[in-house]
Amino acid sequence: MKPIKVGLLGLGTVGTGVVRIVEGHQEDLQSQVGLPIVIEKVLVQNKTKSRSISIDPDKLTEDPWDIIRHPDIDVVVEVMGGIAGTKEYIIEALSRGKHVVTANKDLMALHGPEIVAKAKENGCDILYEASVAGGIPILRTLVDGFSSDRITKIMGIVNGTTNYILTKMSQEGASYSDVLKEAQELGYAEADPTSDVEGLDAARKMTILATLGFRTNVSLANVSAKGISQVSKEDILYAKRLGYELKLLGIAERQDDLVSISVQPTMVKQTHPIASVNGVFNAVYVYGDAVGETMFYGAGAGELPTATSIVADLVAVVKNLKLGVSGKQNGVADYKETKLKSDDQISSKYFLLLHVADRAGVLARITQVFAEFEVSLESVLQQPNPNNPDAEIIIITHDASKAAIQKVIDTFGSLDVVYKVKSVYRVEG
Ligand SMILES: NC(=O)C1=CN([C@@H]2O[C@H](COP(=O)(O)OP(=O)(O)OC[C@H]3O[C@@H](n4cnc5c(N)ncnc54)[C@H](OP(=O)(O)O)[C@@H]3O)[C@@H](O)[C@H]2O)C=CC1
Ligand SMILES: N[C@@H](CC=O)C(=O)O
Repeated sequence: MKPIKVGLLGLGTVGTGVVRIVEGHQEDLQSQVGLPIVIEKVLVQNKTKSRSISIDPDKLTEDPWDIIRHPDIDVVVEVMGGIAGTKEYIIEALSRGKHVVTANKDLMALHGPEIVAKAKENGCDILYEASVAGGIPILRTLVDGFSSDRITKIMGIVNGTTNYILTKMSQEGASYSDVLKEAQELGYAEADPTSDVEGLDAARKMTILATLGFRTNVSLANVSAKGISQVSKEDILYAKRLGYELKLLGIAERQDDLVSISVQPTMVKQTHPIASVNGVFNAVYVYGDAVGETMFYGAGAGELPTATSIVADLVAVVKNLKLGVSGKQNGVADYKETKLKSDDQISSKYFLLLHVADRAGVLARITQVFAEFEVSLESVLQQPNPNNPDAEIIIITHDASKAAIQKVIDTFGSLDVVYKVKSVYRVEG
C-alpha cells in the first residue's frame, strides 16, 4: 500500500497541529482512506529553532523547492502564511500536478480565482477549509450542504483574536493592548496583528464566504472593513447598559443580484445567540431562502482546531484521488462578477453617541436633523456627561440607509450644539 506523501510548508502554530493530528490520528485516517498519510518534508525558516514537537531533523528543510520539486510528494500543505512566496510555490506545485491544501485566507481572498483555475487546468485539488473560521467546516457546508438553496445572508464572528480581545475587555475590563499580547502568545493572531484588529483578516474571510455562498466572484475591494482599534471601554459599557454586546461582525447580504459585504464593530442584542459567542470562538449564521436561519459555532483559531480543518482537507484530497475525481469540481473560477449595492440600498439600525451642549432646545435640533433625512428613532437617552460640563445623547435608530446616516453625521459636523459624534455602530438583533 503506497502511502500518500505530504510536503508541509510551515511548522508554526498550525503546522505543528497538522503533524500532531496526522501522527496522533493515523489509524483513524487510514481507516477512512485506506492508505497511510506520511509527512515527508517540512519547510521552516530556521532548522535550529527549538520546537514543541519532536520531528526527524532530516525531514526539515529551509528550501521550499525541496518540497515543490520533490518527485514523491503528492500533496503540498501550505501553512506558512504571506502572499508573494506562497503564491509562487502553490502555482508551481499545482503546475507539477501536486494537490494543495492551504489555510491562507490572505492569498485565497486576493488570488483565489487564479489559483483555482490553475488547479483545474492541472486536474488538481485546491482546498482551503482552514482559511475561514478555524475548526468550523463552513466552506464545505456552504458549497455542499447548501447546494440546493439560495443563500441570502451570511453573518458571523470570523476573527478569533478580536473576539478574544472584546470578550476580555467586556467581561474583565482588561486593557486592549494587554489582551492583544495574550492573543499573540496563544497563537491566535496573524504574524502582523494589524490585520486582525483593523478588520482586514475578517474582510478576507468574508470575501471567501460571500464568493462561495453567493456563487459570485467577490473581490476583497468589495468588502468595506473597519476594525476594533477605536472601540473604547466606554462604548462597551454603554452597549452593556442598553442590553447589547459589541462584536466584530462580518455581514454579507444579497437581494436579487445585488450584494453588500462589510466588517465592523456591531452592537448585538444580548438576547441574540451571537452575543454570547465569546473568547476565541467564532460563529457563522447562514440564511437561506428555503432553509431559513442556521448557525455554525466552534473555535476560530489556534493549533488543533485549525489543523483539524487542514487534515480534513487532506482526507478529501486522498478520497478524490482514489475515486479519480481530483480537480473536477466547478466553482470560483467560473463565477460571475459581483454587483454591489449602493449606500442608499444598505439598511440597518444604528447606535450613535453624541457629546452635545447641555441647554434648552438641543434635543429638538438634533432630532430635527434625523427627521430631515427621514431617519426614524427607536430610542433617545440624554444624560449629563460624567467627565465634562456638556451632555451625552445616546440614540438608537430604526432601520435607516447607510447613506442617510452618513448625511446625518455630516450635518452634525456643522451644528454648533453638537461638540462631537463620539461613536457610531451598526445594530443587529
Ligand atoms: N494561527 C491560527 O490560529 C490560524 C492561522 N491561519 C493561517 O495559517 C497560516 C499559518 O499561520 P501560523 O501557523 O499561525 O503561523 P506561524 O507564524 O506560527 O508559523 C509560520 C511557519 O512558517 C514558517 N515560515 C514562515 N515564513 C517562511 C519562509 N519565508 N520560509 C520558510 N518558512 C517560513 C515558519 O518557520 P519557523 O518556524 O522556522 O519560524 C513557521 O514554521 C497563515 O496563513 C495564517 O493566516 C489560519 C487559521 C487559523
Ligand atoms: N488571526 C486569525 C487566525 C485564524 O484565522 C484569527 O484570530 O481569527
